[in-house]
Amino acid sequence: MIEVTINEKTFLGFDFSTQKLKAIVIGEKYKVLHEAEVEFDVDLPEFRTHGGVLCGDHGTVTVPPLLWVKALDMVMDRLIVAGVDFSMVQCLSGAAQQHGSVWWAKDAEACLRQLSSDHFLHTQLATAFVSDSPVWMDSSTTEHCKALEDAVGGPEELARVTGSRAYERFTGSQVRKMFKLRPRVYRAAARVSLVSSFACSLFLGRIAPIDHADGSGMNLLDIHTKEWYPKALMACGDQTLQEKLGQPVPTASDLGTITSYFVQRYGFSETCRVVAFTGDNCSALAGLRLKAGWVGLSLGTSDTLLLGLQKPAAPIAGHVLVGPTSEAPYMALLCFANGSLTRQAHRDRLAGNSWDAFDDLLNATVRGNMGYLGVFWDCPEILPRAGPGRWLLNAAGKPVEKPAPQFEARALLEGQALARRYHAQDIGLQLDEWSRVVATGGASVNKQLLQIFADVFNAPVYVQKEHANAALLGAAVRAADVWSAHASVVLPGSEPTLTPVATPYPDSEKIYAPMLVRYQELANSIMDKKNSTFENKI
Ligand SMILES: Nc1ncnc2c1ncn2[C@@H]1O[C@H](COP(=O)(O)OP(=O)(O)O)[C@@H](O)[C@H]1O
Ligand SMILES: O=C(CO)[C@@H](O)[C@H](O)COP(=O)(O)O
Repeated sequence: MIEVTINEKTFLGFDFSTQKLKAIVIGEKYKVLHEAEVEFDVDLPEFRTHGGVLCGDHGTVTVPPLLWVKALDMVMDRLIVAGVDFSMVQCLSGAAQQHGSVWWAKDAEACLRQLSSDHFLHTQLATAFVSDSPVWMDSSTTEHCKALEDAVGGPEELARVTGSRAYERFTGSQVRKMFKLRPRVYRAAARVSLVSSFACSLFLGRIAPIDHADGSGMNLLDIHTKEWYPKALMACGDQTLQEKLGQPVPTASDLGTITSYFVQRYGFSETCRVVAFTGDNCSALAGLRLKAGWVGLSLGTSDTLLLGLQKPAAPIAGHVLVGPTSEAPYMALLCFANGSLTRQAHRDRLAGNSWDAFDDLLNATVRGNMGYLGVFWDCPEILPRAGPGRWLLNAAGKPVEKPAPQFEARALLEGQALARRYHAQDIGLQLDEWSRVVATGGASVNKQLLQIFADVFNAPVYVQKEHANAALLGAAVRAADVWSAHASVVLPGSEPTLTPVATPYPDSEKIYAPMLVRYQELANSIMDKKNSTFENKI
C-alpha cells in the first residue's frame, strides 16, 4: 500500500538508461509513491532499436536522440495515468547511461527556449540534432584512443589527469572520431552534451551544463582541478571544443527552475527546481549510499562495480570519477559490457525465454561447476579489453566442444562473477569479513545470480528495500537532498534499508579461490592471442 499524504512535497527522478526511460516520484520520507517507464524496443518500435541501440559497422553503436525525447513525452503521459500531481514536485533530477554524446544543431537552444506547451517535445525538437548519438556500447574508436593517449604523453598520464586511460566508449575518442571523419557535423554542432546533460536540458529549457561526475567519463576532464584538460581537448577537437562542451559544474548543482513548457503542459509549479543530471552509475552510488568497504554491483545492461573513494587515483584498468556527493568525493567504477544482454541471450539459447528454466539448469550442476569454467564475451568486452568470443574449459583445462547446457549456464554466471572479483581486486578492493556487496539494477531480482556473486566474492549480498534500481532512486534522492539543503529544510528521509538476499556458503572460498586463478590464466591466454584470429571454442 502506498501512503500518500495530502499535500506532501514530492521529488521526481528520471533514468535515461540503455534499454528504458524510467521515472519515479518519492515523498518527504523518501518512500516511492509513483513509477512509470518506457521500453525503447517495445514502446517505440519505429526507431528499430535492439536493446535500446542501433548497431552499425565496425563496432559503431548509436541512438537517435529523438528516441529519448519521444520517450520523455510518453513517460510524462504515463506518470499522469499513474496519478502524479506534478504541482507538488519541489525538485527533479536524473541519471543517464554514461559517455554517450548528443550533438545539438545551431538553433537548438533557441528552440528549447521557445517550446510551445500545445505540442509534444519530439515534434518541436525534430531538427535539433546534427547526428545520431554514439553511446557507451560503441567500440569503434581504438585508433582515436591511441592518438589521445599519445598526445598527452601516454596512457598513464591520461589516467593520472582524467582518471582513466583512453577507452573506446569514452566521449573524448568519440568526439575525435567525429572531428576527423565527419568534420562538417563537428562544425555544425553548436553544443555537445552527455546523455545526462542533454536530458536535463529538456527540463531546463536551455542547454544544461555537464556535471563533474559524468564529465569524468569523457577522458577530457581533469579530475583534480575539475576543469577541462586542454591537451585532451586539443587532441580530440579544435579550439571550439571547450565552448561546445560548456563549463562543467558540481553534480549537486541546483540549475534553476523548470521551463514553462512543463508548467503549462503538466501543471508543475513555477518554483520547481532542476538539479544537474548525472551518469547512471554515479547516481546509483548516490542512491545506494555505500559505506566504506562495501561494493556496489549494478546489474543493468552492463555490469558495473562501484566503490566510494576519498582521494583520486590513476588506475591502469577501470576508472576513477569525481564523486556525485560530498560523502564520496571520488568513486571507482569497473564496467563490464557483457552483462544482462549476454545473460539473456544465453538464457534464450539454453533454456528458452524463461529465467525459471535457466534456474533449473543452474540447479542441475553444483557450485564450482565440476571444474567447468567459461568466458562468454558476445560483444567486445571492456574489462579486459578483448573479444568477442566464447571459451569453455573442463576441470583438466581442456576446451570443451559440446558442453551440456547446465555446465554452460553455470559457467556463464560463475565466469562473470569471477571476472568482477578479479578486476575489483586488481584495482585494490580488499575483501574481508566486513565486506558487503550491494546489488541493484534489472538483474538484481535474480536470487540465483546473487547467490553466485555471494559465493564468488565470499561476502553477503544485499539489495535496497526501497527500490531495485538505485540509479533511478538516486536521481529522486539527489533532487530531495539538494532541494532540502538549499531550502534549509530537514526532510525525514531515512538511511536506505538493506535486505540480505544471499549469504556465502562456508566452503565458498575453498571452491572459488582456485577458480579465480584459473579465470586469470584463461583471460591472460585469450589476451595473448588478442592479435591473432579469435578461436571460438564453443
Ligand atoms: N529475473 C531476471 N534475471 C536476470 N536478469 C534479469 C531479470 N529480470 C530482468 N533482467 C535483466 O535486466 C536487464 C535490464 O536491466 P535495467 O537495469 O533495467 O537495464 P538498463 O538500466 O541498462 O536499461 C534486462 O536486460 C534483463 O536481462
Ligand atoms: O559505460 C558504462 C559505465 O562506464 C555503462 O554502465 C553505461 O553507463 C550504461 O549503463 P546501464 O544502462 O548498463 O546501467
